[in-house]
Amino acid sequence: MKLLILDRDGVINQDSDDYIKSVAEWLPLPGAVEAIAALSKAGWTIAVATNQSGLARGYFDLATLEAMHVELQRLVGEHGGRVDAIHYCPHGPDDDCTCRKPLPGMIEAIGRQFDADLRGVWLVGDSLRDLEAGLAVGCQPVLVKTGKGERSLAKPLPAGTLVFDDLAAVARHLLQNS
Ligand SMILES: O=P(O)(O)OC[C@@H](O)[C@H]1O[C@@H](OP(=O)(O)O)[C@@H](O)[C@@H](O)[C@@H]1O
Ligand SMILES: [Mg+2]
Ligand SMILES: [Zn+2]
Repeated sequence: MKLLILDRDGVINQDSDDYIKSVAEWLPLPGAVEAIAALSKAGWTIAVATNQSGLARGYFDLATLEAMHVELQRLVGEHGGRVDAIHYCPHGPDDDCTCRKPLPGMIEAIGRQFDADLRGVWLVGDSLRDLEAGLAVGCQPVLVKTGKGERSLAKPLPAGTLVFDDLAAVARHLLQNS
């Protein structure tokens, strides 16, 4: 199965140190929607795994988060593709959950949802915690330089991490090599 797991903020859309708190603040990164659609049309299953502690922090509500994801699906749909699953962790750092990255709970849930072997599945993120969540279940860590990616690059990366400029570059590579 061609499964690709994506972080959201900083990979699909712009991120902000002030969180993405509204649909108006949810702005796709250049080429990201087109990249997801192209992969989807080429038979890739696209799953998103995103920490959304802004919910627990009271910065936005569930309806707003879901509206962002409706917008994502609408845009990808306009380009003929779809996002097959969006998993989010609604908890805060002190909630002791099992789904907040770097814990692998969301990634494992995606594996169960698609009955997929997660070993070697590319997990694309902009933060080390994204890569660590994937590594915990054998995914291939992939860092993009968008969002917090440049900051992440300034720290030691997990061995074997692949680095790309952005999601569009990841898609070009996958479409040319699979
Ligand atoms: O990159 P993903 O997982 O899609 O989403 C990250 C966001 O939930 C927010 O995560 C926060 O981290 P804390 O949750 O406060 O540690 C901060 O990094 C924010 O800048 C960021 O917008
Ligand atoms: Mg991110
Ligand atoms: Zn959680």
